[in-house]
Amino acid sequence: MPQSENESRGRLASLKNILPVLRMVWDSGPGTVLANLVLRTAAALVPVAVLVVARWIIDGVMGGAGQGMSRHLWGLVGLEFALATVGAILARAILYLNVVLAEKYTRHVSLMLIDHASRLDLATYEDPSFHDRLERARVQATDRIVMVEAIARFLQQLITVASLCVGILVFSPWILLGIISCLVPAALVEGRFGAEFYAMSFRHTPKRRELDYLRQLGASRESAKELKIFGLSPFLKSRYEKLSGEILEDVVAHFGRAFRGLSLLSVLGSLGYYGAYAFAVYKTARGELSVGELTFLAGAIAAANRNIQDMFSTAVGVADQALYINDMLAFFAVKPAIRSGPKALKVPRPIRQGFEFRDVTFSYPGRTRPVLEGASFRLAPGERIALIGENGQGKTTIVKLLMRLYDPTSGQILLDGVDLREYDIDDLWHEVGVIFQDFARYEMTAADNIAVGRIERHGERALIEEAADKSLANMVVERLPRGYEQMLGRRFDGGVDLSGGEWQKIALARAYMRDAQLLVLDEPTAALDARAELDVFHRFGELTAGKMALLISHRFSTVRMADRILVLSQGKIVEEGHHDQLLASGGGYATMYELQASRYR
Ligand SMILES: Nc1ncnc2c1ncn2[C@@H]1O[C@H](COP(=O)(O)OP(=O)(O)OP(=O)(O)O)[C@@H](O)[C@H]1O
Repeated sequence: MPQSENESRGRLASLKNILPVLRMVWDSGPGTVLANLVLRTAAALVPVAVLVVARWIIDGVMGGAGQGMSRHLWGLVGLEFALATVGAILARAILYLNVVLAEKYTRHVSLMLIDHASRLDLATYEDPSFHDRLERARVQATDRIVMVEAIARFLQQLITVASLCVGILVFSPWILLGIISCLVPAALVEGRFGAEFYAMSFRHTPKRRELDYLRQLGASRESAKELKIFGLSPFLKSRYEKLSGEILEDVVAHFGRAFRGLSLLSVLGSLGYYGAYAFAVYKTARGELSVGELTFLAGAIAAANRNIQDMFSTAVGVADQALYINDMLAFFAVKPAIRSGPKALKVPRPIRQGFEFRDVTFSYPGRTRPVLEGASFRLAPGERIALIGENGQGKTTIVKLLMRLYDPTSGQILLDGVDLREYDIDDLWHEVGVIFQDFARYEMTAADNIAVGRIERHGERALIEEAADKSLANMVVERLPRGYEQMLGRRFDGGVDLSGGEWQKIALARAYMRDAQLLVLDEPTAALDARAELDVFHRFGELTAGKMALLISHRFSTVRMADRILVLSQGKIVEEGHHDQLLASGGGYATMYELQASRYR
């Protein structure tokens, strides 16, 4: 099938997107939408009314030429003035309402976007094509109000055109037919170019994503140090120039084609207008129309011509926008696969048997090589285990599976003997306090940064301070000029950045915010100095007494404190036991330990 045919089909199919969008617009502010419609309908009828009154005035003047200004004429002039004033006020009011509606719509869709994004599976985010779609959806959430405005404008133009057409039709159907048939080809061609432009923009998304990344990388605080020292700027610039040059070339070529095609057709449009005008002049000259009627027709033909052209381009615009909306609606249509079942169980309190990985195999979506291959281990109540293994062996993956951010490809994860999938997922997250290696650094206050661990209680300062005491974040906060109210990060005015270790203590406090039955810390002390690490673990030992804990660490000083150590290698747990047992057995653990210890001798 030729590409353009495909594109036109896509364009037609996308018109069905208008309805869900109209629904979103309606939901974002029914009152504003209604007011907008009423005002637009009134404004749409103003042009024809002005022309009708103008015709009466001219025929009145011609009929009574030389007899002075009658009351009737004064009345008509007053009416025309009133109509023009109402038209101007309506236009302004519509403008204001549009701004309000745009704000409401953007707010409504952005909230929907945040809400929906938070429900999606983590795996969804790791698919690059989803990224492109999310990117486009994010832009559409704020940009596509143009479409809403265009639909409303289209309706207004439609009513204006219909009223003008009725006016013209009264005098001659041929004039109307002439105008319309000269304008249709241009509208169709414009539509085709619109679809082409969309297809081109679609192809550009991955490139634009990379450009965004390069722009960010080239001018961000995080990368500034390395950019300078490694002299990366010229490299980034040349990559940027190459990619953006490719896009520019496409865009220029597209608009060149569109310009050539459409300028010829606009000549045809002018021909329609002047043909109709000449016909009306001819009829007036023959005495078949009055001068007032000629004035009305000339005005109506010009206005209809302009409005029909505008209407077609607005319609093409709406169809274009509808194509773009595809991505936003597609984004909203993505459903999470990992959800709580209809009869989801509550996580037992207390947990009696603990967690069990039973022969778990797992591959990331789109990857063929499994990360875990028959991994089995138990985590009993009250037990603190440490998970170790070389880089990339799958330690963090085990945590993600334990939290049901992914489900195993085969095998089972059990909690108190029941498959994890049977439990309510929110309840599971509630019962586990987890701090990932790549924890988020929120550009919010110190208090909020800790409160995110249990956001529903973010107003409880005592709870936040208690968590900070436990993780030693209190010492970090004490040194901040504004204490718990200190804005962290540098994005906002007055923000203060923290060192890696300080951020880590803040993040650690999040885990203590929860009254969780299992604490999972993935490399919780990697950025801490030796003394801080010792302190943190000393406390961790006390604070997790009687609870389950899973620690991931490359530091043996940390690991050796665990009740049991699991060594992960080649997708399996290959050794397990206490530090001394594992050392004595002389296996992989002993080798790794020796390797690290020898550096200190
Ligand atoms: N989202 C993902 N998609 C595809 N592959 C992934 C993803 N996350 C991790 N991997 C791959 O899975 C393997 C295990 O990663 P994981 O982060 O679990 O290792 P780890 O043992 O925690 O490593 P480290 O000690 O470096 O933190 C790695 O080979 C990694 O490249």
